[in-house]
Amino acid sequence: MAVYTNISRTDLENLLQGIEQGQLVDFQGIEGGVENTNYFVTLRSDAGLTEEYVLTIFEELSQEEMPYFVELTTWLADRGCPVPFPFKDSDGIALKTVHNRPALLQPRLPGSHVAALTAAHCHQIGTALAEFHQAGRDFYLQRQAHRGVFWWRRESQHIADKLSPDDAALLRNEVALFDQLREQPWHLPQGVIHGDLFFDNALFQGDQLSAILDIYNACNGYLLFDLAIVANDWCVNPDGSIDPVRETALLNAYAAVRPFEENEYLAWPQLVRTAAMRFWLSRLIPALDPDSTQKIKDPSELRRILQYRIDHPAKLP
Ligand SMILES: Nc1ncnc2c1ncn2[C@@H]1O[C@H](COP(=O)(O)OP(=O)(O)O)[C@@H](O)[C@H]1O
Ligand SMILES: N[C@@H](CCOP(=O)(O)O)C(=O)O
Repeated sequence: MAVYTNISRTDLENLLQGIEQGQLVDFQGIEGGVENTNYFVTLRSDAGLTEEYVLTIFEELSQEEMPYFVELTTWLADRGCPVPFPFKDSDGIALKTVHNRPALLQPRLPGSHVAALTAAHCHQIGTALAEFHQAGRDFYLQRQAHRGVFWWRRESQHIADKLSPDDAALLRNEVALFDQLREQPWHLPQGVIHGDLFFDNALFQGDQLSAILDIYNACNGYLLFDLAIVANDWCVNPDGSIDPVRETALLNAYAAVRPFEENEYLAWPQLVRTAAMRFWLSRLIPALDPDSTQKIKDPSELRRILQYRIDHPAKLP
């Protein structure tokens, strides 16, 4: 269970002071999640109604990094994206502190995780991601990815001697290929990207997408890289191959909202590889660190996807 910071009832009551959503009834740590601590929180309003909330305690992000996310989630929600945005206290302050960590109270959005992904789910996330990109277009703050190009250049070197020679070479090559892509005069569309829209970061109510969660990798980047992250997770088969039916549904739905630019067709085969490499690396680091306290996700899943993307170059429709 990913609850890294344990809090008491008193901690929570202190944090809730000034946020006029109601009195604390109950709270419970949430299983799942990798990076942050999350609690479901039940509050009773003055009218006697109970409502569910989520308290997120940020384990890696600093207080200084938080205003970007407070502003971004509020901006996106105002423009119709189904993202949770934090409640403010009577002084207009959303960002709280508990056990010296930043914390936010947000609505618990409805829906549940999907067990078996279909083309219909992929169609919906394609539409929602393109709408997310459109909604973020004029957002006024900038953020560089904390696990972006500078990070993977550095970290791929740090772990190289813990890998087999083949894996180290593969990683090095993918890092170099992305550097080459960045040097092309392609002017790929950039903007606010989610950065981690795996299917466990979305909720569905019946067949309808109801929430996009875990916005805390959001940053400025290539919009198509964000779509590549989604394609590699939402359209993958257990053996690491890509299901063309789900991928076509995803890409067509996305393009119906934001049509692809000519140069994006050239960039796509490499960006799906880079996206696989980024998450292979972020899974390798804790898996190879005997002192890591992070929940371990299997790096070989992403290694298989990367290999598939190399062996079967991807194409935009
Ligand atoms: N606002 C929310 N509404 C409903 N469920 C949520 C909300 N925030 C988090 N959750 C639940 O908590 C889980 C873990 O949250 P997540 O943000 O993905 O954590 P982590 O950053 O640690 O990966 C989600 O998969 C979801 O089930
Ligand atoms: N969705 C990721 C987990 C989050 O990645 P992070 O590197 O940003 O913590 C995965 O499944 O690997």
